[in-house]
This record gives sequence, structure tokens and C-alpha cells, in this order.
Amino acid sequence: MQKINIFDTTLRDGEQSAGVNLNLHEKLEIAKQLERLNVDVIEAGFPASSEGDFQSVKQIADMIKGCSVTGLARSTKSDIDAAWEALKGGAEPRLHTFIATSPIHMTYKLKQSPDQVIASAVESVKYASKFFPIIQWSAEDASRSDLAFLTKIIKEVIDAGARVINIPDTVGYGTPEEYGKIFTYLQENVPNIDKVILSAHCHDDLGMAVSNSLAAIEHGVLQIEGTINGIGERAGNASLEEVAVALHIRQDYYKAKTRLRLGEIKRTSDLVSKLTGMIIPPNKAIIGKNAFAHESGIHQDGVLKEKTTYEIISPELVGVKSNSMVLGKHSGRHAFRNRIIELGYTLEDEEVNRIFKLFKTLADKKKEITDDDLLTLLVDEKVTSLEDSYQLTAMQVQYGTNQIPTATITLTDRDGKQIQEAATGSGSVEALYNTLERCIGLQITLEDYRIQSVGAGRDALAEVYVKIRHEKYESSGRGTAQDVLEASAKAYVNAVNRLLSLEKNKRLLEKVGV
Ligand SMILES: CC(=O)SCCNC(=O)CCNC(=O)[C@H](O)C(C)(C)COP(=O)(O)OP(=O)(O)OC[C@H]1O[C@@H](n2cnc3c(N)ncnc32)[C@H](O)[C@@H]1OP(=O)(O)O
Ligand SMILES: CC(C)C(=O)C(=O)O
Ligand SMILES: [Mg+2]
Repeated sequence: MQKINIFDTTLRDGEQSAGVNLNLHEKLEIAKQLERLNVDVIEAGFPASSEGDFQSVKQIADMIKGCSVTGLARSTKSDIDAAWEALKGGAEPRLHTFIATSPIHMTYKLKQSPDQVIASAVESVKYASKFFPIIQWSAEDASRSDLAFLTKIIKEVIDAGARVINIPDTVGYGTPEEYGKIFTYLQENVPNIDKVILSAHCHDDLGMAVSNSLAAIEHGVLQIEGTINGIGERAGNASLEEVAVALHIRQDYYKAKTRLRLGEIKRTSDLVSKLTGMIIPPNKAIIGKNAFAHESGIHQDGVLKEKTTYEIISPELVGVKSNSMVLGKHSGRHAFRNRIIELGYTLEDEEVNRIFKLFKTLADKKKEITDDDLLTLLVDEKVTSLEDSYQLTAMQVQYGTNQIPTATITLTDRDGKQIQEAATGSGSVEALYNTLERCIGLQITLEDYRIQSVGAGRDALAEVYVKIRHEKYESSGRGTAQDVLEASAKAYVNAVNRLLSLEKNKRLLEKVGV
């Protein structure tokens, strides 16, 4: 069996998904879960791109010991310096540097000749080798590059010290056969290619990211890059869970395997979905709600007689539990703590007590507390907690068939000052958001609003995601509650707090006076 390395870029390319904006706590929590999943490399961010990215890459590199942590850098000394500062405390500092090699990108974006691009790539790899033990070099837009040029530049960067060569299908243009053949060509034509590991990085613009990645493996690639749930720039990246499970289920065909703990897939996917607000379509392979649901009579009959008639993957393989223990209002701290540990969290005693109280309050209102509910409580209380500028203290909404909906809200700011306002709207949610806008004193546009239930049942928690904008500043937020209006208000306040917590938005804090 050939071992395939998994390079996870959920926190870098995944975070490039439109509307996704993770804070430091959220990135740390995802990184810990990726370590549990046992990926080989975590690309934690792009250190030179912002102070926030620098800090999160640094903290992740300092914290994660079970796998390698890397960060992205352009072909510039300043990007490489920033990456080294962020990564040097890690167990195995690794740089990921890139430059575009396609005629379109070189001419119009970089405005550099092919020779200048080679010189820049070689200089950056040589410079980085002074610091980094492992350097990965990527030819951005490789699949639309001239193969003779690609051969030439790859030979040079390997001579300069690169140890992993990545051939991205940056715009998701390649087809499996075509993309695979690039790797065969490079293996046959780059004289020093045996010194490096070849890597594939595919985007899903034509829906072929996973097929292209698997084709790359058939053509000798030993590292696959992708994201959890396939999130990422535009249509996203290759879904790592799909690649890993395809290799596992079709070992007979691919004769390759990863070291991922497949049983951690569901948990990782849920965490990433919750924190990014990127909802998983029910029919998504491996992790969608319907991935293991058999609906039609003939299929159900077959599965009842023999599961393998219609089930090629067992839900347990990827951590989907059919009848996980349900907690309720009579459960005690031991069962509660146990379940939390099983969900992969370690909490201090003080945190267990705080979240246990919230669990009991919820259990008073809701018959059964499922893993989804617990994960929601944990994420709300442990992961997304910020230096909040505003807390939602009280809210009231009046709605009647022939009445104008009216909301009254009390917010408490950082200094403990209470702000109370009321406003109307054409619906209850609009009334709430008009009122919150008044309380905060910023003109805010609501760009997206989505609601879903956490699990099933009439008493299920409601989970709301919003995307807001004030002038050029944008942010997203998430709120959960049993009442849909309370969840709506919480999501909005969370988005405002996230907007105000970003270093680059300091000016806004002064504007609102908190
Ligand atoms: C395929 C990918 O996913 S690549 C990664 C993409 N990710 C991101 O861009 C997210 C983070 N990016 C950012 O925060 C910003 O773009 C920054 C901080 C990196 C740069 O910001 P700015 O300095 O304002 O530049 P801006 O983004 O407008 O333009 C990019 C510049 O980098 C240059 N550039 C692009 N790729 C490279 C490269 N690999 N090596 C050197 N220069 C490059 C562009 O030609 C352009 O240069 P120019 O200003 O001389 O025209
Ligand atoms: C930075 C590179 C590897 C990238 O994300 C791409 O080309 O898609
Ligand atoms: Mg990419």
C-alpha cells in the first residue's frame, strides 16, 4: 500500500471561502481537531497577510505537535520572513511558497517575464532554505502552464532546495486524465524529480476536484491537498474526507492509504461547518445528512436483508453514530463530562461546571440532548467566546396578524452600560435588526440570513447565520437558541462583536464608543 500524505488547507484556502472569517479561538479548535484526525500537514494561514493570520499561524505552530504546520508565502523575502517568525516555534517548520507559472498569470497579474518568474522562485526558495528545514514550492495555475516551462522552473527550484513540489489546478480547469498526465510528464522530464514529493491541489470549479486528486494519485502523487467539507476559494477545494474514504473503500483499486483516523471525520466536518457557517448539503458524499439514508422501498428491503446491497460505506467508519447515548435532564456531571471527552473536548473543571449549567437549562426545555446540541453548547461557550463589545441582555418582540411587528432590546456594553431601544419592521426579524442597529449606532446591511434546526424535533435548537456589512467592513455571526427570534438576535450581535473585534477595524470601535 502506498502511503499518501494529507495536507489540510481548511484554515488557509478554506478560509478564503467568501463570507468565512474565523477568529483565533475557532482556528485553534479546528487545528486541534485536525491533529486528532491525524492529517500530515496543517496549512494554518498566510502569515504576511494580516496580524490576525500571523498570530493564529504562530499559536497553531506552537501548540500542534502531532503533525507539521505550514504557512503560505509569496515569492518575497518579507512574506518568507513573516512565515519564519510565525512558524519557527513549531515541531517541524515548513514553508509553502508559490508563484504563478501560467502565461495568463505571468503576463496580466505578475507582469513578469518567464525568466523573471524563474529568478524570483529560485531566489525565494534559496532564501527560505536558510531558515526552513522543509520547503514546499507551488506553481500557481500549473494546469494552464506550458509543460516545458514547468519542467524548467521545477528543476531550478529543486536545485535551490524545494522538497515538495505542488502542481495546483488553481482554477479547477483540468480533467482527471489531463491533470494526471502532467505528473507523468514531470516525472519523465524533470531530471531531479526523484528528490521531491509531488503534491496535488485541486479546485472544484467544474466539480472535478476529488476526481482530479485521485487521478493524480494514480500518476504517482504522494501528497493530496484539500479541505474539510471541500470549502475554499470560489467552488472550493478537494474534499479531504472524500479522498480519504475513496482510498479506503477502493484500496483494491488505488492501492494507497492515508493515516487519517476516519472515525474522526464526522466530528471534524461538523466543527468546521458550525464555525465557518458553511452548511453541508444533505446529499454531500460521506458527511451529508442523507449520505447513509435509504429512502425507497426496494433499497430499504435490500439493506434489511443485507446491508452491503446498497451500503458501500458503514456510517460508523466515518464516525456517524446511529444511536449515540442521549443525555437528558436527569443526567449527572459524570455522564456529561464523559460525553464531552468522547466528543473530543478537554475542559477545565470551571468550564465543565459552566457548560453543565447551560446543559441543565436546555434539558429543562428539551427532552433529549443530542451530540449536536452538546457540540452547539460547546462551540458557543468555549470556542466563539470573544472580547465581546455587546451582550444581548433582554429582548421582547410583539407580533400579531394585523399589527406592525415591534421589538424592544437591551444591550449591555463592555463597561456595563445598558442601551435600550425599540423599533418596528415589516417582520419580526426586521424589527429586531432595526432595533439592534439603533442600539449600536452603525448603519448595517444584512447581506445573508440563514436558519436551520440543530437535529430534529419541535423542541430543536434553532441555529442562525448572518452576514453583515458596514461600509467596507464585513463580518458573519452565528447564534443558537430554542427560540428562532432569540437565535436571530444572537447571530446579529455575534456578527457585530466579530466586526468590532478585528484589529483592522479599530476605527469602528471608536465610532461606536465602546
Ligand atoms: C491561489 C491562491 O490561493 S494564492 C493565496 C491567495 N490568498 C490571499 O490573497 C489572501 C491573503 N491576501 C492578502 O491579504 C493580500 O492580498 C496581501 C496582504 C497578500 C497583499 O495585499 P496587497 O499588498 O494589497 O496586494 P494585492 O493583494 O492587491 O495584490 C497582490 C500583489 O502580490 C503580487 N503577487 C501575487 N502572487 C505573488 C507571488 N507568488 N509572489 C510575489 N508576488 C505576488 C501581485 O502581482 C500583486 O502585486 P502588485 O501590487 O505589484 O501588482
Ligand atoms: C497557493 C496555491 C497552492 C493555491 O492555493 C492554488 O493555486 O490554488
Ligand atoms: Mg488553492
